[in-house]
Amino acid sequence: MSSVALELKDVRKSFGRTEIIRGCSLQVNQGERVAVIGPNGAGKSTLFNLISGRFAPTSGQVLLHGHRIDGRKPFEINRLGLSRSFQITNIFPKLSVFENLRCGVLWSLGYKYTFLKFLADLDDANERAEQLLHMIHLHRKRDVLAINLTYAEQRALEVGITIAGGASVILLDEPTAGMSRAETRRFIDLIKEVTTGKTLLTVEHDMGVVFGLADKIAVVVYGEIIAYDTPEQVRANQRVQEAYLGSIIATQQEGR
Ligand SMILES: Nc1ncnc2c1ncn2[C@@H]1O[C@H](COP(=O)(O)OP(=O)(O)OP(=O)(O)O)[C@@H](O)[C@H]1O
Repeated sequence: MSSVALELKDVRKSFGRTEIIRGCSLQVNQGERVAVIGPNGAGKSTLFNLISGRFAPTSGQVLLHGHRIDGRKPFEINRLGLSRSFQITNIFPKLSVFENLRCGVLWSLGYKYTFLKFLADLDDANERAEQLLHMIHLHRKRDVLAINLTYAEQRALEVGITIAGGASVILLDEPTAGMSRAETRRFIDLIKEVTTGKTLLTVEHDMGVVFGLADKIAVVVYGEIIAYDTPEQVRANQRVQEAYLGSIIATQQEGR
């Protein structure tokens, strides 16, 4: 039996008088890859912000491995095993690739460590950073400053930092945005590799990425999840076709 890694129960969020998230419920099983899609302004980023703790829901619950995390601070949620990357890169440009990864590892070890324990852990952190270097295929760029990496390499580094702490639930916000087709294909493989066995949620606009990566798709339209199913089922869903997908697929096919 599969266990539920992440669950939303009738989550709502209002900004002022406007309800932006209007009762979202979702169950993501351990090890599943879920793409969250929907038109601009539908509430995808807000949903991510509610899960990762940037916003507290107005009502409803968010559960990580069965424990409520709604209303907790982002760093607390991170230490409970959920890690998130952002659309905006959060790497340190003047540090090397290795140092960036090591920072990611050390940060995840956290404040609870005393200085002596911290020193003892440095060896472990170095080892873990070396492992990550290989996982994201940047071992040949180990000592290169992050600022001197290509855009795609910077995004790979960012994924490395996101998984550095060993979180079991990973949220990636538009991981392939701004990449070429070839880079995107390679990057999907990389994401699959590094998140094997983990639970993955992505916000994604590129339908190629969605269908290449996701076990399930959650379609958000106007603050509601109107469908949550396998890619095949979602593609065939009449409501999704009408609300969103038909026009997107048509547009993307015309563009290629
Ligand atoms: N902090 C905030 N205060 C007020 N309104 C907000 C806030 N954050 C988001 N919104 C509004 O909530 C709605 C949903 O925004 P959100 O960014 O979640 O959509 P999205 O689906 O991620 O869109 P996109 O695909 O364009 O990134 C928008 O109308 C936005 O203006």
